[in-house]
Amino acid sequence: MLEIRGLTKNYRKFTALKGINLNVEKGEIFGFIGPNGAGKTTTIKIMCGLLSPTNGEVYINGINALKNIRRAKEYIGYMPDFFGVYDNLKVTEYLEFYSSIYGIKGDESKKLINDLLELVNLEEKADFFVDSLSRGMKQKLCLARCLVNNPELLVLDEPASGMDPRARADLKRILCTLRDMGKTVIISSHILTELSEICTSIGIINKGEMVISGNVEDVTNKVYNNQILEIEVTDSPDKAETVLKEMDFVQEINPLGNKLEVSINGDNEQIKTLLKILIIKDVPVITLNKKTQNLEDIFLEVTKEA
Ligand SMILES: Nc1ncnc2c1ncn2[C@@H]1O[C@H](COP(=O)(O)OP(=O)(O)OP(=O)(O)O)[C@@H](O)[C@H]1O
Repeated sequence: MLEIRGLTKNYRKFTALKGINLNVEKGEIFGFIGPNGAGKTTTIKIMCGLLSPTNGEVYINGINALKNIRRAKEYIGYMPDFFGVYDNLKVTEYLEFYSSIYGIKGDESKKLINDLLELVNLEEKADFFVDSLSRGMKQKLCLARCLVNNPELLVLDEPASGMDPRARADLKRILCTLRDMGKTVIISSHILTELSEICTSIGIINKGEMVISGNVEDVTNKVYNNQILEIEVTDSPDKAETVLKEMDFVQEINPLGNKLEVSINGDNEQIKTLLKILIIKDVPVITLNKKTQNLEDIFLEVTKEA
């Protein structure tokens, strides 16, 4: 759905992007993560045709977005990090205005607006002035506005900023619905924990460079060569510990009652071997879980100064 190749951007002498490469497949929710000033907004503005790059290529659904901006824009719904809403309009009037831009009028527009307000949970505010909405509500309205033309690719720049926990939970739900509708979503944030449960893939940008990208599990594995497993036994945790210690890929064991947190150096092959050995040695295992690393940890690890 989105392919970026060798994207660079100079602001006079300052190089904000240093050759970014990125691939986001259709249907993914891609978390674009980086600290302040890393280059997220610059990348997003270029991919949405709002800023020219110094070098590089951007393809949206196979269309060269730098050469055919108009065609590429048909696929994009863009939610900026700062946006203006027209204060003297009511919520429905605001959405009517945007749907009219796309030639959607009358009953079709009414139905669309009802559906969008339901999606973002603002039905009760339909007749309120935009001005009277809270910041989080304005952001949800802005998200609804981005969906007016039914875009395949949604690019959301810091949509969660300024939202309270309830609004964030709402945003998560909306994003999951959009994913189920087959949309591709790119969402930037430095609030990492907000993204960890919904993103299917992530890219971490730091000082204009894409430090790492891929599906969440792959990125986790690349950052941490070891994985953490949680193994539960019905009894004899000591025996489990003794057996685990004999495996050369087991690095650390942390017993917690009938549960053991085990750090291993390896992938699914080692996990299969580990389980097989535990069962052969009659260790009464009842559960084995891979503990997912928190995105926050990954982010701190990847962006830490050398
Ligand atoms: N118009 C501009 N002129 C000069 N420098 C700019 C301009 N816009 C951005 N920059 C610089 O480029 C770098 C990347 O900025 P950008 O806004 O893309 O970062 P970001 O990752 O979106 O940051 P934040 O999370 O704070 O929004 C920063 O160092 C910023 O100061």
